[in-house]
Amino acid sequence: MPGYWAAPKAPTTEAAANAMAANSSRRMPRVIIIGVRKGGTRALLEMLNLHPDIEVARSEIHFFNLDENYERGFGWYLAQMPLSLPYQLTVEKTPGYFASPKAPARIYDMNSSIRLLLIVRDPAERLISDYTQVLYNRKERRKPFQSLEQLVLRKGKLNTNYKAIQRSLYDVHLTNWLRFFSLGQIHIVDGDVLIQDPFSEVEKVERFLKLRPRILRSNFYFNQTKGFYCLNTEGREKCLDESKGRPHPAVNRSILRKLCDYFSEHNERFYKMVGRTFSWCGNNSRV
Ligand SMILES: Nc1ncnc2c1ncn2[C@@H]1O[C@H](COP(=O)(O)OS(=O)(=O)O)[C@@H](OP(=O)(O)O)[C@H]1O
Repeated sequence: MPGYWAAPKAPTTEAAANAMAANSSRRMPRVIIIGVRKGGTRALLEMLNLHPDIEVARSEIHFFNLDENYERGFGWYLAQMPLSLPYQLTVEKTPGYFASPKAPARIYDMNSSIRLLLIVRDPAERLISDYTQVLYNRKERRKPFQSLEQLVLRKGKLNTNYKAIQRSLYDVHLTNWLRFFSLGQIHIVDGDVLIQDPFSEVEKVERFLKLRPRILRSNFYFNQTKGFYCLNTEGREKCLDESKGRPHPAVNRSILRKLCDYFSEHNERFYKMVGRTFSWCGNNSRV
């Protein structure tokens, strides 16, 4: 049974431990994974954490998107960061930042030259994943729940006010970020590829962050039981927890078609903004 991806990086000798303690402190993030929600942000964070020059904040901080946290100030934010060494990059991930209208300006005010990682995924698949998470949470708490069809359709028409639809309009949200940051500061990770071939996407992030190439293809192995890639570090196998990679409910094809039709214009706009295309709602996608 593999463990979960949470092992802190431990020094191997006493001298190394002492040197580490002397230099280690909490540092502001120089890289933020801003979203998208259900794009594969946790997998990306944990994969990057394999790198010796990266330290990650384990929990989502929700500093720039939630007023009550932002009002606690930068001292509070810093206290949420992991201990790191001077040469290491601190990375935090909060998928809620991407669709937050306030987050871009606030992050810019903190550090206008910060590097941002945005992991995107087929918007219809993302929506279903978003719905599935809420469904599981409600079932667990024995709360009533609606079918995806009930939420997505109103009188036979697409309910475009549904939050999960809104969150899949990547062009709309990215426009807010490009008011503050250049595209060169934002690296887009293909979340669908991250599922199929994680190493290829992580390698690109290493290059974007100008890190020494330290993550290896052999750090990833496909776990048949999990149905996803898991990590292999120093002989230890680790998978994401059971809330990641849940089976999705079957969705009626006509609804998927409606969603894809609605998303297609937004997708095209997003492709133009980022200067590349993705095979969303196409032949290669599950949708
Ligand atoms: N290696 C690996 N293992 C497990 N899951 C993986 C992996 N790589 C990507 N994913 C996909 O990540 C999806 C969850 O995305 P997030 O971590 O961004 O979700 S969240 O917004 O933080 O709740 C999650 O969505 P669901 O499949 O709907 O659970 C996964 O499809």
